[in-house]
Amino acid sequence: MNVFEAIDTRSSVSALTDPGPTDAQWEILLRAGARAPDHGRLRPWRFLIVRGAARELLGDVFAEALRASKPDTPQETLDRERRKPLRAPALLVVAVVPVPHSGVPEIEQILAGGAAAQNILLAAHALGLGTIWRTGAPAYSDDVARALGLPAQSRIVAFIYLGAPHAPAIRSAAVEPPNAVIWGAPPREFPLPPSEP
Ligand SMILES: Cc1cc2nc3c(=O)[nH]c(=O)nc-3n(C[C@H](O)[C@H](O)[C@H](O)COP(=O)(O)O)c2cc1C
Repeated sequence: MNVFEAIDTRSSVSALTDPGPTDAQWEILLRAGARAPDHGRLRPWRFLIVRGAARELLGDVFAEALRASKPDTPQETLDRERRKPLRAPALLVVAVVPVPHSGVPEIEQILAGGAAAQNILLAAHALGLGTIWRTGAPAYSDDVARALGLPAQSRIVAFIYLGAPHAPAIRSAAVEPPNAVIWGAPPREFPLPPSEP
């Protein structure tokens, strides 16, 4: 699959089942993540693989963080939160630990983490794996970051759920072509017609 095909055919897959990525596939995925553009080559990302029984521990972390932030949460909601990491055989946590005093603004370091996540989605798709990028409250919880062993100031960019697609991906609605303009030029259609010199 070439890169255009991968970009064009990737879609989120929420129904994921065994098997998760093999060790050889993990290596390819992590390498793809680490090839993301990264201002200053700071490599601010951290990748944490969560698979097997560790998903249950992560579920406990999610549920406990929710209970701590909203003590009145009903037990049923906490139980649903606890089951979230079990929705796929494996997860990859993509986090950014901003490098201070590097001259590269934090936003750019977080964007590099997002680019790493997207590289991983595309690489996984090319390997025949299904993925979905999820965030939600756990991504923004200091309790969750701490339980994952991430340093203070870390930002969780993505929980990428990975596995075999259980059902064919539902393609997103057709994306409108981007409404690009040629800045500084008189208004005209884009892309240019083939006859344009
Ligand atoms: C930063 C970010 C956060 C996301 N968080 C969630 C999420 O919490 N739950 C979810 O179902 N999808 C989440 N998504 C996936 C989007 O819902 C999905 O990419 C979008 O619906 C487009 O569908 P597609 O991936 O099939 O093209 C997230 C995507 C991004 C980029």
